[in-house]
Amino acid sequence: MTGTEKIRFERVTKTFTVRDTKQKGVMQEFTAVKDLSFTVKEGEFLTLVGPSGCGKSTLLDLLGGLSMPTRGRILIDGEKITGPGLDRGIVFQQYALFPWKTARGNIEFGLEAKGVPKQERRERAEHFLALVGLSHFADRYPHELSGGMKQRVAIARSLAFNPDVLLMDEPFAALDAQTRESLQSELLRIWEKTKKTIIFITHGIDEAVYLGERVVVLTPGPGTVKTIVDIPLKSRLEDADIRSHSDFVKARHEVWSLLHEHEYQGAHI
Ligand SMILES: Nc1ncnc2c1ncn2[C@@H]1O[C@H](COP(=O)(O)OP(=O)(O)OP(=O)(O)O)[C@@H](O)[C@H]1O
Repeated sequence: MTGTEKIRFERVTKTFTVRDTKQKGVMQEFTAVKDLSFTVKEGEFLTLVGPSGCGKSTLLDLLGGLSMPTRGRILIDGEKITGPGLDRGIVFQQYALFPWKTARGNIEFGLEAKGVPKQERRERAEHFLALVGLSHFADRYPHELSGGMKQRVAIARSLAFNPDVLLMDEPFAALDAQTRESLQSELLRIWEKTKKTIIFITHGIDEAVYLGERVVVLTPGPGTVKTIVDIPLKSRLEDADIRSHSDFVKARHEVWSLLHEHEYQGAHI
């Protein structure tokens, strides 16, 4: 891997204390992610796929500094993560917008809390609303926006803080297929413009291959890195039907096979 290293996972393990379902009053350790190691370079678009419950959201919480590893450590620019920070913006599946604020108000609100002066808040909000194609919807309230538009506002809000790293936890999962596809290409366009490091979690193999320069395939829980697949696609935005391209189909098949491998182990097929 060439380029400056931005993020490093070093043998990260996360355990939770959970109730023993068989013995009343007994607690036990549950390992959600185990010995996870990988690096992300500056400006990279990395996607993570894995079966349900393999620890994808746990991993993102750790990166966001919302929880701490039980063992191992996570470094950003060589510094250990010790809590949340404005260097990392998070976009969740649910938009988490304030319903009583307009699209513009939702973006400005966080900036106000950060002490950004009024005029600059307005300018930044306008800039990022334009970037996500919502200039004409600045004065609309969340209930007046479609799911795709709400997610665009959530992305604009994260970008307005100018984070180094954008963490995305299945941000398009709740959207219909067509809206999802158009937001995927929009996100690629935004990434090309802003050069952010993006870590994107998804259930979708197509989505992972379309967006990621590399795809981290996780094992079933406890989640650990199974393989990292390089996706050698160059013209994602120039080729409107890139998903039919043989390189795309090949990469998709590779990720699919890795995710389904365990289902066929021992099967005589
Ligand atoms: N706070 C917690 N306490 C106990 N167990 C937890 C906690 N958070 C997550 N887990 C467990 O850790 C495992 C990983 O959960 P996580 O939500 O990270 O998986 P995921 O890969 O994001 O799942 P999905 O794809 O279904 O969203 C699950 O078995 C879950 O039950």
